[in-house]
Amino acid sequence: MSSTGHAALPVPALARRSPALKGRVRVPGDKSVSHRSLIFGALTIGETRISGLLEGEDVLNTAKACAALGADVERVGEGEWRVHGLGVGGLRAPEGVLDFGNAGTGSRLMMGMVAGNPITATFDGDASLRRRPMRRILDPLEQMGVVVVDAAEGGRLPLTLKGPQELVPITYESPVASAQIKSAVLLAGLGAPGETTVIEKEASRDHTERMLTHFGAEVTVEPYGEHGRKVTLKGRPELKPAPIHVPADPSSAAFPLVAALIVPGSDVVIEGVMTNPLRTGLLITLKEMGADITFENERVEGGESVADIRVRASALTGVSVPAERAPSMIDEYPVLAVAASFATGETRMNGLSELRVKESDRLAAVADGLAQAGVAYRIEGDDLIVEGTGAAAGGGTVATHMDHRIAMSFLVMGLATDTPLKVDDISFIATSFPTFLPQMRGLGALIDTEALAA
Ligand SMILES: O=C(O)C1=C[C@@H](OP(=O)(O)O)[C@@H](O)[C@H](O)C1
Ligand SMILES: C=C(OP(=O)(O)O)C(=O)O
Repeated sequence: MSSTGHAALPVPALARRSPALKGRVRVPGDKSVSHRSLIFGALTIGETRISGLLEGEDVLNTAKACAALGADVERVGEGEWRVHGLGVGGLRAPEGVLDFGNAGTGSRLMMGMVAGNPITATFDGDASLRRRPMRRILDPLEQMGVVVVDAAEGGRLPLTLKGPQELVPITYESPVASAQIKSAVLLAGLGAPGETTVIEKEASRDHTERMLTHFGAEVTVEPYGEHGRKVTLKGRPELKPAPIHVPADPSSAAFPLVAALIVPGSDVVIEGVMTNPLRTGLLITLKEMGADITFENERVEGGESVADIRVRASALTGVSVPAERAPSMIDEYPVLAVAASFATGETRMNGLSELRVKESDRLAAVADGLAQAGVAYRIEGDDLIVEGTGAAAGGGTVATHMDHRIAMSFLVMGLATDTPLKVDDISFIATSFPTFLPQMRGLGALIDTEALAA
């Protein structure tokens, strides 16, 4: 096992044409909310109780990093955690390197968290995370007074940050719609006197803003332009512990959901899925494509809207997905490309430049995967066009490039291809959806691993 827990050797898997998927499933807790609940818990004085925490490798690395900064982080049951925080500005210098494994969210948010403390900390991760851009976080943090003591080429990991005695609050217009950039600046802003403002031209997921309010900080959110937002935080609040219930992750729900759409005769309910409007781009798109998706038992849980999502196999038609929808479904494009392969006609996904800087270059990885499955596609600039015919041949081997979403997307695809589809390494699925295999098999999915691992 590597330091972050997944097997050092690749674990291949083969997905086969499956009988109709049936049943109910509750996918694990939302990854974005899980990271944030630990981070905010560590910034309050007193005990925060978390239920439904995603116990995937990415989040477990955040838990370890919070503990290394002096918070008392304890697992008390399945998905049940307790965090005793140190208050804004109260973090201690960690003894070793903070290893975030595969996680962009954990590493970037915690750079902002550390910034408001006069301490030095080194951030590192696996080969995938070391390739990802961190300048987008370092730029605003430097404006606030943080010193980048050391960094790999281009400001990448491993890197060392030193928080100043006194942070400077800023107004930052983010060059990309990224909740990670917004959250890092706001987390740093907690430690700055006065108001810190982040402007984004397109609204990204708002879990940080919601959680700041939940823990007692003063946050105002105003519309900005046609699709954007301006978020302002009053610095140096005393955050108060508050219980968190983590709803099921819509980005994980996307896999059984698309599987049920493309495997003929399927009828599946995915329970308690977060339906925050800044996360529902995939559902909107699939409905436009003709998907039979209904929300049942809609309710509010822990401050987020949730629903049981019923999905039945459907004949899909290609659509054009507007670029401004990307932030609300940024992690769902790989699996949308799978759904688009089984649709009739072209599906055009516009404005996917951010996909190039995820755990892998997802635009390239999806394109290669489609080619392995015999699906026709074109890339025009930052747009991906899938030429759906209602069926896909399968037969090839998909390279996952240390990317959980590529692995899960193409395993889903293989459940409906004419011949089986192989995926070269499924070990990274544990970063976000550790129960993927048993839960998909529980619905009837045919996915083999053992025979291939020999
Ligand atoms: O803030 C978050 O929790 C996340 C934001 C998104 O990244 P970007 O901020 O880079 O768009 C998303 O891809 C990631 O999985 C989770
Ligand atoms: C992009 C993702 O995560 P992160 O940026 O946290 O690595 C993801 O989960 O698809």
